[in-house]
Amino acid sequence: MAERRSRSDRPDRPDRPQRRQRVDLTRKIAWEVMRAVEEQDAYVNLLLPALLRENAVSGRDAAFTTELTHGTIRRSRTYDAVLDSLAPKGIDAPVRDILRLGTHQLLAMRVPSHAAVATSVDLTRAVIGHRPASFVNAVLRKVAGADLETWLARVAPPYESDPVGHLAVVHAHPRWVVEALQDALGAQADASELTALLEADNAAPQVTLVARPGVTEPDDLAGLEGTAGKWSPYAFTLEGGDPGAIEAVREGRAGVQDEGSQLVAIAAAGIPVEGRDARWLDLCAGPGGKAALLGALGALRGADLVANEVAPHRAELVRSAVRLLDNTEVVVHDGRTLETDEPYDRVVVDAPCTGLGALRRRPEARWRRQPSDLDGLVPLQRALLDHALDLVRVGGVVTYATCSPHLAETRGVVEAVVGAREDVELLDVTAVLPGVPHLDRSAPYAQLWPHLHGTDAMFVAAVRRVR
Ligand SMILES: C[S@@+](CC[C@H](N)C(=O)[O-])C[C@H]1O[C@@H](n2cnc3c(N)ncnc32)[C@H](O)[C@@H]1O
Repeated sequence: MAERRSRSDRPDRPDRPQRRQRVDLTRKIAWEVMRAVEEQDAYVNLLLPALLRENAVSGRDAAFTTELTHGTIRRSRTYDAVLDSLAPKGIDAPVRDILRLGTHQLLAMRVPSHAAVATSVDLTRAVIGHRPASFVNAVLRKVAGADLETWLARVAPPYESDPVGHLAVVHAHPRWVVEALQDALGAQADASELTALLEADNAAPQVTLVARPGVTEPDDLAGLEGTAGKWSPYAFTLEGGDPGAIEAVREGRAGVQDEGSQLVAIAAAGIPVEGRDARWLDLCAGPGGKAALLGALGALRGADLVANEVAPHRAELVRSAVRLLDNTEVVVHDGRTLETDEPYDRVVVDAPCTGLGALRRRPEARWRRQPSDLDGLVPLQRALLDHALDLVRVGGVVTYATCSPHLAETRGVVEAVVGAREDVELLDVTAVLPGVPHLDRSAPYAQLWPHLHGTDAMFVAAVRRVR
């Protein structure tokens, strides 16, 4: 006689269709994004909007899904500390992602406990199967038993014995990133400043537009709700809404660009060169935000820009960004070996970097980046800066920038390259950023910060070729 299998013995399978209808689409999309981040190295900023469009999720539901996905991924390792304390025998990755999502709703989103738990259980049944549903239910009920502060006090190491470990759990950053940011802030920064920076990384940035000079029309941004930039005359920060719906953005007269990135382009165009100022080069241009502003500024002054990018698909993005500029040519080369018959007057090296200065924009980046990434990036950054100095004429200037404050990628690169050459001198780049507060004006470099400037943590240095 065939043995009757109990419910729990049945092989796990997704739930029946009529049950699946109960699954909340917003949470299912968030879970799918998390799985793709883990299994396929997906980028949240590309995948999530595509899934929202595909599933016709818009308005408040899209905003909820975005906050749920971004917030959960940003704080995922903190939530893991809570979950691991409740399930020390281990949690399968797909179930863990459901638990992380439920934990974010319970501890950070003010979703009522019963809704956070019930939707997580439904999601488990629909996408994994019946068996883990009761486990999810039990764990999340325990999570709901305390608030975030209480949980952090339970699971984070004490600040007194392990300050970095404490900050890493409480503010959801890997230890090595906490240490790197502490080093970059410098000895004069106290714990409260580091905390402010870590928390700034956990807040979604507002969308800032750049109105490209010379190509913007007077009423392009009229009627939009927002505020003018603090330091860039071209910046406009939106109250909300979809920038892709703005005609000037769609047509390339304006673009989405952090005010910090605008300041890099403004500094690169503003640092004085001796003599001719007509041939400009952007050595690492993709996807083209700075090239579009530099090209526009160059056009107003009769300069031409060559925008170089090594990756062909990114060079296409540059072509699109600069399509309204007659003075800008896009080329595809390795910037370490690019040749020219005629040296340039200005060169910008916006180097590939860890992106530790833009963590607030990319929820998964902090967990994906590894300290070993620097082993490849730093030599590349040095080679690009060194070659840029070969490509600029005597009296011309190279501006070096990163969207990372990590000292190895910033001062470390500039000092190594400048120190090894006898034909260059470091310039004071802060002199062309007047009015920008919180810059260490005793140093020749500019370092912007999310918690102080509301921008990405862009680093800028300028080097002149003197012989
Ligand atoms: C930080 S991004 C530049 C951002 C860009 N300036 C902007 O504002 O949109 C660095 C770029 O350098 C490119 N890159 C990496 N290695 C390169 C190389 N060897 N030569 C030229 N470009 C390179 C990357 O593909 C990437 O597009």
